[in-house]
Amino acid sequence: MSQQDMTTAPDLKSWVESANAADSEFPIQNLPYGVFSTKNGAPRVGVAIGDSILDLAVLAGEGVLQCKPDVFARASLNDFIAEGPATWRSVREQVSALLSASDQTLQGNAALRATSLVPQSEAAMLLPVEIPGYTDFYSSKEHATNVGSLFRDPKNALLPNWSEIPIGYNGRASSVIVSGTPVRRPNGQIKLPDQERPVFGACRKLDIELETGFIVGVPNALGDPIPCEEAEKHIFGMVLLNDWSARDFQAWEYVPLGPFNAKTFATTISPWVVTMDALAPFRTTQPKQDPQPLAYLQHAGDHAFDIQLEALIKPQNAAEPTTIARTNFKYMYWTMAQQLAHHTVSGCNTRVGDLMGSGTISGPTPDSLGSLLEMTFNGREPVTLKTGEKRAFIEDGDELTLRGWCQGNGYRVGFGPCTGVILPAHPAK
Ligand SMILES: O=C(O)/C=C/C(=O)CC(=O)CC(=O)O
Ligand SMILES: [Ca+2]
Ligand SMILES: [Mg+2]
Repeated sequence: MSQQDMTTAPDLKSWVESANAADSEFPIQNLPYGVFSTKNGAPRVGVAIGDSILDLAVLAGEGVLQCKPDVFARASLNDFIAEGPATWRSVREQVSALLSASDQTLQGNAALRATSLVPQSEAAMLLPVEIPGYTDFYSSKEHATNVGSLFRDPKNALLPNWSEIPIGYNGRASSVIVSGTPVRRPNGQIKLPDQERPVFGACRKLDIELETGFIVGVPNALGDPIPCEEAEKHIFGMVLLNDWSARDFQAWEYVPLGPFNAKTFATTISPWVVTMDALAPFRTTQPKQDPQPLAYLQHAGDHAFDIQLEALIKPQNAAEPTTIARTNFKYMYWTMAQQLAHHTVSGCNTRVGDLMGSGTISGPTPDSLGSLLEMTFNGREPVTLKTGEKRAFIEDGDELTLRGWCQGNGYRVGFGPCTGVILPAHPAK
């Protein structure tokens, strides 16, 4: 689609000037969807453009945007997403035309511009999707090898099932939060090496996991698997995702059923959902898979996406953050299509708005690791920040931010920040 898709043409410009800056995350080629509110307004659906938000509820109400009534005057994207790919496409084309420098409909209507274009600085971003289910995969070979080495056996770091199965676990949807929401340090069980029984207390090894996530747009019915070749058509779009992790709880509790309280306290996502149409020009080849996956996990063509990713940490009183990781989504071994095909192959159904985490995105170099666990070798070799402070794991008051963008020719398609500040734990009793 990308060749003929006028909405992603690199030379397209908007009359919203801030969208044309080379470093804007929200050029006219992006048009991601989010849910926002303002001082006097109820939550509603908008599209990011430069430093502003286009209010789709207003435009649909005025009859300028043709769509089923009311899907945008909502506190989540779910009703819009449920309309399906033909509607996503039609709304994207209409919004692109309305924001294009060559179109006068909105550009030439001062009154409508005033009510439909909201400065991002005056809006609060809300969780964009009501998430019925959250699954987290484990699809970076580098990450799985590094954690296998730290938690288990360096000589057999990658378990034999890893190269055959896009490994995942069922996460906790209720604690998925939008960027900007503070995260309370969790209390839990910690097994100290020199003690026989666990102690109860505040997590001492609080960590990030630099991930992306995708949102299911076209669900499958119970009993009807999604074929791998069809799977991308079921995806509405992508977000950045921080799978906050309590490494000390995790090391004790994960045998044999996997992570539980180590990952249930918070998962932060970025506020804007970047659509697969916007990502299409950045499609690239996934790493070669050896052994060849079983037939139900095979798909021809390119299914990776070139998304540059960063993690930053800013201590409470620091003037600026320190970038602690630079990686790329294209390193992932298992693709989103393979994850969705595997998730549903048993007949498991998905629902509109389901969130699928990629798994921690680590790359091949020491500066491309997606967790502090890996960067610091489980806390043994702390990282040094710009302020001179050291971090083995996250401390109270630290602000952690993920950033992600696709670099086009003269423009970038970004996700907006995925941020959280750590609050001290409640007193442990
Ligand atoms: O290897 C392990 O025991 C656990 C690794 C993880 O922390 C699980 C996880 O969240 C999956 C991922 O992000 O890749
Ligand atoms: Ca994870
Ligand atoms: Mg989580």
